[in-house]
Amino acid sequence: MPESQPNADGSAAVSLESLLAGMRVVSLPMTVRFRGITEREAALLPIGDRWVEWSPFLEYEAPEASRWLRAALTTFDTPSAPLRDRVPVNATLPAVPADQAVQVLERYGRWRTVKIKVAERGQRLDDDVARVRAVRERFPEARIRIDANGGWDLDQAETALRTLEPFGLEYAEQPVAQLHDLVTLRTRFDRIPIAADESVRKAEDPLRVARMGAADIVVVKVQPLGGVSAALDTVVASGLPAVVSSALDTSVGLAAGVQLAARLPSLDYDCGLSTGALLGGDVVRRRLLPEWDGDAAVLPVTQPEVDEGLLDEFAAADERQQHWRQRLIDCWPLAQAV
Ligand SMILES: O=C(O)CCC(=O)C1=CC=C[C@@H](O)[C@@H]1C(=O)O
Ligand SMILES: [Mg+2]
Repeated sequence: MPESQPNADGSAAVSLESLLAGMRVVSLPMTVRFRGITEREAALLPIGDRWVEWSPFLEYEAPEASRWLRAALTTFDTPSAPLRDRVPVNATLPAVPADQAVQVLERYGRWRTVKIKVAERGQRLDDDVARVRAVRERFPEARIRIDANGGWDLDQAETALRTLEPFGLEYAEQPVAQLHDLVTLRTRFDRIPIAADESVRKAEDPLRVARMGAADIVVVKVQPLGGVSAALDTVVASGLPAVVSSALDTSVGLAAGVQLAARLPSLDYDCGLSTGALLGGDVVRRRLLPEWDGDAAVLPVTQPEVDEGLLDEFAAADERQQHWRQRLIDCWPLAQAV
């Protein structure tokens, strides 16, 4: 693989040709359905003698996927020294039936905080209540947060939050999709803090949430926000507490999330970076999986080493490799421009 030096702005001095020549696409089985998928496709790109992750979700068009590419190309642009050597993380519970909740959470080992998915398409509020109740009954001390992915309208959100409040929620993530609805919801019901995720990571201006007073907390993800530096800038400029969360990445992408979390001026909440536990395979041997440190489940600040044997083992079909090559060609010029 060719050696390369980073550009002055920290982005990697690589050519499209070298990325196309070295790119490897993997398809990792998931241990439980999450976000409607059971296989996670991810591209690993060679930069010098290291690998970076580029894994925009399959339905994303080039404008959005190119911001994720920008993040990949700036992976080694770490803006400042880490302030901590490990970060506390939460377990993440997909919208499984209530009677499976405890069993799915066992994959995470011991944890103190859990994010429970709610408002899944095709389900009802009763399903969410049953799932949250099952977790609360089994883990009376747990910090529980929910994530609706904008799946409720304003009235549904207000009803849902009032119904779920007795279970004791740390915060509710993206209960409604629209920014102005977040603002209204906070005026109608202010007993549960609101976190913004999609309103930050999919917005043209990720700081509008803070300016409009639409949330108490920002959820930040490295790939959608264009890299560790860009995400850190967003957090600092927002002036809000931040939760670093994964994009269902491999351990390579998770490590970038940990790098970001390690640099946040303050870390008030456990981070959504233990989703490695939802993957049935990975591209590194020493996977980034949560470990209990006596107080919290944590991930270490490390640079995991990609194992090329695993890139072979989980290699996506030729047709998928081809698909990602075209995607890279389409996104490349946009990634230079953003
Ligand atoms: O934050 C977490 O606990 C885990 C990550 C997580 O929930 C997500 C990862 C990837 C895609 C998203 O739909 C989802 C989220 O909405 O935050
Ligand atoms: Mg979310």
